Amino acid sequence: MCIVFEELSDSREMSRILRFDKLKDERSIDLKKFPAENIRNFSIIAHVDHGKSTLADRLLELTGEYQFLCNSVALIQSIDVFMSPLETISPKRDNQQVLDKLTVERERGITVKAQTCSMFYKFNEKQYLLNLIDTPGHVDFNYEVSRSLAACQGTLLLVDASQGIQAQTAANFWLAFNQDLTIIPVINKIDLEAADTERVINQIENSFELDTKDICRISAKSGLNVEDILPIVIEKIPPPSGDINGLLKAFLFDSWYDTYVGVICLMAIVDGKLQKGDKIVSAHSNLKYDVADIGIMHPERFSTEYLHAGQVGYVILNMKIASEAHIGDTFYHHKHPVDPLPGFEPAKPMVFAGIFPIDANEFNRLDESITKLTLNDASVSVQKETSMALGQGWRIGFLGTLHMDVFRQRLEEEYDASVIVTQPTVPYKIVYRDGTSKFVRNPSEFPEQNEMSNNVVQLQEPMVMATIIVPNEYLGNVMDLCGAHRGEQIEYNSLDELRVMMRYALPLAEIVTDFHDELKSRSSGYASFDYEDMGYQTSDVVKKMNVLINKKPVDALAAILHRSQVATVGRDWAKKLSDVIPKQLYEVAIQTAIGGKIVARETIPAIRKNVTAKCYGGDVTRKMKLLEKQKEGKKKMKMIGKMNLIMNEIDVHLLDFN
Ligand SMILES: Nc1nc2c(ncn2[C@@H]2O[C@H](COP(=O)(O)OP(=O)(O)OP(=O)(O)O)[C@@H](O)[C@H]2O)c(=O)[nH]1
Repeated sequence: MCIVFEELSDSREMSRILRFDKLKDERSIDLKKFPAENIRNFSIIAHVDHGKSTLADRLLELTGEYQFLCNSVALIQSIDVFMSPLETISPKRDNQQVLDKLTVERERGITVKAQTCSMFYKFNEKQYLLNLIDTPGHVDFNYEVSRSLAACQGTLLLVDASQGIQAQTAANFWLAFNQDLTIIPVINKIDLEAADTERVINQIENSFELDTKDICRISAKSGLNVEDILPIVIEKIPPPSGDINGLLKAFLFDSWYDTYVGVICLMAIVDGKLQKGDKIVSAHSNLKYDVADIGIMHPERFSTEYLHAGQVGYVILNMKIASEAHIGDTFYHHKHPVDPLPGFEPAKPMVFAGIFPIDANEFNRLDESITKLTLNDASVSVQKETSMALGQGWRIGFLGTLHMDVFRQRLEEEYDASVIVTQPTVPYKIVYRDGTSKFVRNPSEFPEQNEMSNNVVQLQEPMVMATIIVPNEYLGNVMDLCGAHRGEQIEYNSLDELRVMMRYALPLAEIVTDFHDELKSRSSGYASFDYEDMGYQTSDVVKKMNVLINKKPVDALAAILHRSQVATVGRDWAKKLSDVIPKQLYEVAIQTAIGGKIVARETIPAIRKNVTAKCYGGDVTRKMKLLEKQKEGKKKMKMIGKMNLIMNEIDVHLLDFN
């Protein structure tokens, strides 16, 4: 019986209770009824904003009529939208993007963490279990895309009908192609006036040689033609292979930390069966675990107590910390070891920045927040660091600058923290005369000039291979930009009569600051960009620039720069600092220097009188205004050259020098 809850809508609380009772009655998804031939594991890949999450929502909605229940009261309360009990999500919700769960994801409209959801769908009188894995679209999170793909047999390659193939469409296509997945192209946003479906189909044929005869043309937003997709998924994507009666081989492809139950692992069962109470062993660490709970994401956790070969779901083991869940690990039944499946290289942080509490008293609280946040994000590396100017803090490594921004935003929003983030830097490799080498992730560890000349034989910097797609009319601008950033063109191809696809070898350091913004502004937003790691290359042209205030170096302002940038950046920084540091009772000299050589100098003359002195005992409003102005100056300081430094820290520092 299906209870029509809308009739009870005047009493939402009551309906929640009823729904939960009903949910308990119907908690009987029998996964044993789904042999591999009735299962499809697939993902959606696309360039950022081409509509993956919107399409995922539509598919969840569409499968609603065959749905069992979500099992979480928390979900019902948190989404605060009334849902009929037999739907995965209710069609009444407008583009809520259920799979984009993190607050930052909803706010920025980007997917950061890949999410998985199981759906039930009837086709040709047969029930299918479809496991959809949503993947992030931004370049910093490519690592999540590859590991999500490892749990799939096929993927929907979604392309925006107005924008056509973009850099990440191409990069994601190659990731899926190299993993031998069945790739089904889908054209989205056909409702847009600017849609040019036929041109995009031609691009797909020319660039990827995919069959576009029966290509789906959809609007994920309105739901138009979305119903055509699942039958194609079932017909074209092969079921997972695997031996249900074989020894257990479970592949761990994602994990996250939950405050209540600890680490939750997402696993694809490659061979055999896994059930609640089983004892399993990690091939990576040899540690033994009990399966405390097991089930599918629906879209929240739904306990089924069982999974078998071909199925994908969550497994809760008694793991206490996220690093125990090694992505790419194989688990087997205790006493029945198997050869591990090929794993993954761990994600490598490539962009490092200092993070400091604005208020030093907040250090312990911030330490706790950072620990909690990193429990959920194994790709972040954390090390304590002390700066003369900014006090105690951390040096944190991220996958890229967006990752860094998302981390800072989560600290501020989810943990109510106020932080200073210093200029990001990439890891340089220093090779010494005695044959040893080390990675430098902080300008303060970079050898000074004399050590460089005496002990260092080679300096290496990380390189990336960038894919850039740009309309012909902006080609010159983009080539100039890449040239100015030490880029070397490796490949040049016409995508069609309107656009060009280029490959450039670029130093990572050149793209971690404002490269992406500049690329967008020089191409009026039309160029797209993606990159992959290319290893290290010798670069003896990088220097450490110090900022001196009254002849004393300010450690937090040091930067590692290419020789060609030193003069411009040196002048720029000296000027910017002189604009934002308020006058003091003494003269303030701001210098930028490479070793002993001064690059630029600005002087702030001493203040003649105390700004507020003449108001003493008099005009309070004016005094307030002056103080307000000073505050403005402090705010401005937060923005210097993308370094979020605050003024009062420098004030304190200046006092130290006099
Ligand atoms: N007009 C129109 N807009 C759409 C369609 N599909 C998605 N959108 C809009 O496009 C924007 C991006 O959609 P998302 O689903 O967030 O894109 P995404 O690919 O998941 O983005 P990332 O997770 O950041 O990679 C949103 O504003 C959607 O409402 C469509 O078919 N037509």
